[in-house]
Amino acid sequence: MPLEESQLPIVDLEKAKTNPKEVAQVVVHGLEKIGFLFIDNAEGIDHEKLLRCCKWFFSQPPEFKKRIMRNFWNPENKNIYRGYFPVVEGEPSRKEGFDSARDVPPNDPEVSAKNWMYENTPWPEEDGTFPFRQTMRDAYEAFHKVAIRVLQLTAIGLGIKEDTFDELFNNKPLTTHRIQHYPPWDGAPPPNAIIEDGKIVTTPVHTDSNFLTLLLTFGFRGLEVMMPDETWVEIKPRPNSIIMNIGDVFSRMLGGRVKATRHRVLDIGIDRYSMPFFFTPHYNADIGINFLSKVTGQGPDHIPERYGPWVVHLIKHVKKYFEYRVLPDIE
Ligand SMILES: O=C(O)CCC(=O)C(=O)O
Ligand SMILES: [Fe+2]
Repeated sequence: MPLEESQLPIVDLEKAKTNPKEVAQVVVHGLEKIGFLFIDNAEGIDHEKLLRCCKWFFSQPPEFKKRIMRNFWNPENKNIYRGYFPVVEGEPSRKEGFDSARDVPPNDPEVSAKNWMYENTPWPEEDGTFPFRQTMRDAYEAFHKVAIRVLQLTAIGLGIKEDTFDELFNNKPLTTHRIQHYPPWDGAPPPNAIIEDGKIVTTPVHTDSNFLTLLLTFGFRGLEVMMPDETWVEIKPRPNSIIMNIGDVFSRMLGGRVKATRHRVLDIGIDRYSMPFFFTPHYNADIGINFLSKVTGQGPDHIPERYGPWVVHLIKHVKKYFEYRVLPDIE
């Protein structure tokens, strides 16, 4: 299908089984030009069930959410990084969400007790009407496999060893698996949510800070992406497809060769749900610049840099997300 019709390049993981080189070209070209792709035929991702999972969670009463709310909003709770975050009135980002991760075993010798990035997920109580924890955990592992496969295709397309990127995620990835709910504005939106042409955002323009993101939008409209010609394009939902985009970490490692593209979410006037899987390296992964020089032995010097300290500095002192800048230093 030409790009005009599909809007984003389509990576077919079924086709990649028999034609990896051809699909690898689509991946690399898409990431270099737009930084956003559709991924078709991913195994183990049941969109309809995952939408039910979101709806089950967000329809729970306030007390349920309060018990797993981050300490920033509920000082009775210990969790500072994983768990539930509420809608914050007056903010242009209008959403509530729940962040989960792949839990590490208690007292893991490789994880410092001070390292809140490895905080275990405060899973909510279940009422027997929906298997929330199991569904989220299964989806996490399915998304993880999809992300690894796409990175293997990226490596093939870049002409480096297929498993080059695997190591960054092998050992305790810091991926955040999030569900989010955007309730419609209750009354007039704050002035900072109103953008050009009177459009209203529920997520202001941003790039993702992680390595790459896989996103389910369940057929909801509202996601807009900045195209290479600097125009905003609303991504039309593609049934049963995953949207993928590059985050700051990967873009920086490759000197901007793959794009961390700006995007935003517009208010669609009804409840909206989405599920981003913020694929993230492990704490000690080397995400230093000129990564390809490290692999090929050619080009400008690679400068090693560990992911954990780099990202803590970024979210606390550069991006200054209000709920993260209060987090303690780890080292
Ligand atoms: O909800 C969406 O469609 C996208 C949200 C997003 O860009 C994000 O959470 O980083
Ligand atoms: Fe995003």
